Amino acid sequence: MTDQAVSAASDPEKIVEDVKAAPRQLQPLRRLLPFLLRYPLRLTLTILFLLVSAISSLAIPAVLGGAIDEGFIAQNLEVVGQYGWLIVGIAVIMGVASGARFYFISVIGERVVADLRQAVFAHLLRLDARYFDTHRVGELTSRLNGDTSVIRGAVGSNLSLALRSLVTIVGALVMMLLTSPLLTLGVVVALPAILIPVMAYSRRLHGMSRRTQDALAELSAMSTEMLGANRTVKAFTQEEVQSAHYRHNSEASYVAETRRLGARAFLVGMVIFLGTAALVGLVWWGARSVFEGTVTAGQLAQFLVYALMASGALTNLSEVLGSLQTVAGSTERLIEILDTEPEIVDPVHPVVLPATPLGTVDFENVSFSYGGPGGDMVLNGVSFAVGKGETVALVGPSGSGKSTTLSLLQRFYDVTGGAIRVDGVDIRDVTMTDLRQRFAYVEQEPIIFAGTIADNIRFGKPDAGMDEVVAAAKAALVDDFVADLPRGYDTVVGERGVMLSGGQKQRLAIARAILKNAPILLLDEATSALDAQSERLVQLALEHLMAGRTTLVIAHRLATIRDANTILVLEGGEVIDRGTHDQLVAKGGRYAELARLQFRLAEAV
Ligand SMILES: Nc1ncnc2c1ncn2[C@@H]1O[C@H](COP(=O)(O)OP(=O)(O)OP(=O)(O)O)[C@@H](O)[C@H]1O
Repeated sequence: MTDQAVSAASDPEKIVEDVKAAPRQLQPLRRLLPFLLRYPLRLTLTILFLLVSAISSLAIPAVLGGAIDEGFIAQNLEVVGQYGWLIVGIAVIMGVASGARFYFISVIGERVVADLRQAVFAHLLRLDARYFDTHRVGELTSRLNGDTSVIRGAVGSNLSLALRSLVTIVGALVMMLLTSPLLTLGVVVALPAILIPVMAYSRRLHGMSRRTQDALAELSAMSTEMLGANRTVKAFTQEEVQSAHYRHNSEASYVAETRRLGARAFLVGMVIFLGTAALVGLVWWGARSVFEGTVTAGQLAQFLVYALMASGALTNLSEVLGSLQTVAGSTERLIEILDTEPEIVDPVHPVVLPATPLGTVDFENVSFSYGGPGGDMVLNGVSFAVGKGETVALVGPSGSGKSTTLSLLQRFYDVTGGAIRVDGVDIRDVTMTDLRQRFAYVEQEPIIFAGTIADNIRFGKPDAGMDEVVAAAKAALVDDFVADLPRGYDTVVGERGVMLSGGQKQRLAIARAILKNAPILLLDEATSALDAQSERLVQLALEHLMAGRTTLVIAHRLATIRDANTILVLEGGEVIDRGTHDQLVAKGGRYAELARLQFRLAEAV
């Protein structure tokens, strides 16, 4: 966790202040619309069932009014019975339509959330390295999982309720107008007195929702980071300290959420009170009208049921509005990801790399800064060429720009000045897929995924057959230890390969690179020393991998350096010397000095 993140997260007052901050609107929800509109048939069916269920429920009070005036008041039981059957018939239609409406809208909710989640995940993988330099993975996974769950929980059922309530309010108002224009006029005059404070207050809730989601994401980011680093936490006996940090942040999120709930509870209470008070007034005024003979008893009953339906719908709407604020907050956080465009994109008219790979690499006067043109230069005027099948070793003190060189070659970042060419073509002129197919990358700390050994080897070529997997595993000397595992290649290696030794992980990564069979090998040799036996196996596996390939290696091993065609000595982002190991040692100077310090070759210089 960065210092900035710690201080921002560990200040409950700040989060609470943020929660109190300016209100926001439901606008982000509009961005869900394109996802909804992808399913026109289901939407049409939903609206159809919605209208049928609303119209049938609105018909019941009208029938009731008739039953009172023509049946009860006229004391005609037969008419009451007929009206009764009519209501039962309407209830059947209403039941079927309501069930179907609920089903379709819930399914649409699920569909939209699944689409949204998939779109965000795919988009995240497209974003470039710079985005991940500035965003925490735990925070992003919280958006991907937590925020989509919030939307999932709300879109289906809440949308259903909101639509039903809206239609009910409009329908009930129309029916009220038809029943008694005079009484309706009274309601319409009184309505703003209820609606205006409710609307004004509910706007506050959105800002609060967004802040509580942010506070939760911060918690998720912290837990992902600390659980992933649980061995480091234990080794530095930081369990208590980190738990306290977590508790602190969790309390802040609790306070923020309580504030939001309090505001929401107030909103619900306000709506119930205002609605009931208005109803009492209506009953009093309605009774006066019946006594004066301007409306019948049946019309008043009918009117009151409509008014009750409208006020019930209004209450529902206020609750939905409260939770829609949460959904709007979550949607906003997801849309933010979807709206982030990668800085590094494929060219509009890409050049295709030669079908038969040459395997050459050229750096021409390359300069680079992580902060863009105005920032500190990490590479400055770097030029070198690697011919087909050659091995070039990059050496230099920590921070001299070795890893940056390999990142630029794979176009994780674009150069600030100069050009990089692969097989004679500027890498900005080819598609990233075409470019990256040309490289096999073996990282210093190889990433092992939680699947099986075979899945891990197949990572760069998912359709490879088992025979290819085994051949690569044999060449990388993985086969030996796999034979001893109970489930062979189907053994699950645990997250980040926790069940494997350092040397085994490296050989597994080498097998993955062998299977990819790319013409250019990018190798970041491990600095941590393995025991002699492991070291020998990894070395042998590497020799198999390097055979016949152009290799660019960040070198830490004497054997690699000795075999390299050229060694580039980097310092402060510049190539300060180049030549073979023997030439550079004979020259004395920086390389010999560096070699003594950096490599495991004290005996050699
Ligand atoms: N993602 C990044 N954002 C900003 N600066 C970075 C980033 N990665 C590296 N740097 C900076 O760029 C410089 C060169 O780093 P680089 O990792 O290329 O060096 P290196 O020679 O590979 O070092 P080492 O041998 O320690 O891995 C360093 O000053 C480093 O702090």
